Order: sequence, then structure tokens, then C-alpha cells
Amino acid sequence: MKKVVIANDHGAVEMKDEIVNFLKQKGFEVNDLGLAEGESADYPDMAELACKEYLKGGYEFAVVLCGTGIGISISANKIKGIRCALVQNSYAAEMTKRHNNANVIAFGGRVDYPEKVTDILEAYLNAEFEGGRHERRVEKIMSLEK
Ligand SMILES: O=C(CO)[C@H](O)[C@H](O)[C@H](O)COP(=O)(O)O
Repeated sequence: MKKVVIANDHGAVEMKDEIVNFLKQKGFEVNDLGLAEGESADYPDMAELACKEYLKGGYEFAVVLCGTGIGISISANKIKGIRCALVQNSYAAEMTKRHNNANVIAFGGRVDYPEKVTDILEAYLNAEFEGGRHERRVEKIMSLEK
């Protein structure tokens, strides 16, 4: 079964639950490392949890969420091997897979999106990395870690 790991801080519990249910309906096994209602944590810690678990291998991608998605995506992108995209709509979600081959996708639980967040995630799921000139650019992104 295809696996996904997900984590959230207290700013995105409801949205995390919506995404977990959606991914399960899509046939993913979801490793939910995030918070439930009433719990609280700092978003860099939740980014580290999800991304380090993802990097162990066996996962298709990871999802991270905080109130805006900003803090947790900044944190995720500090971890070697991670290309985290904070996406605002389906177009960005599709393109970050096609062009950046993002391995982590971030959302903000307190953000008003123009579409259902699950539709945005679906655009990412349905897209494929194009390779070609984008491979070279992704390699350049990764070489910035050195
Ligand atoms: O960090 C954030 C934005 O970059 C997230 O929105 C966090 O969820 C937010 O900082 C949490 O703030 P709170 O006052 O502890 O609810």
C-alpha cells in the first residue's frame, strides 16, 4: 500500500483530519504523527518529525500543516533532502510536482483557500514529475544544501 506521513501543529488539527480522511479514501496508508484537538506543539518540531520519518524511506510524500503553512514549510526546507512546497491552489500543487518534484506539501489550517484543500492535494497527487530541464533545476536546488 502507498504510504504518506503527515504532521501538524495546533493551528491545523481540523484540516489535518480532513486530509487524513481524504488520503485514506484514496487508498493511502497514513502515518499521522500530528496533533489532535487540545494538544499543542511548536511547528519546527512537527516539521522535523514528519520529514525525518519520510526520509527513512517507503513513503510517497509527506504533508505538513501549521496555522499558515509558512513556519512549518520553512522548517521542513531546512532538512536535507526535503523540497517542501507551500501551495495556495491546485495550479501551484500540480506545478510543484511537475517542475520541482516536491516531496513534502504544506498547508495552512487557518488559511482561506479558493478551493477545497483536498482538491488542491488531489492536483498534486494526479501530477507527475516531468524531468528533462526540470531535473537539472531540481539537482541545482539540492546542490544548494552542500
Ligand atoms: O507558524 C505559523 C506560521 O508560520 C503557524 O501559523 C503556527 O501555527 C502559529 O505560529 C501558531 O501560533 P499560536 O499563537 O501558538 O496559535
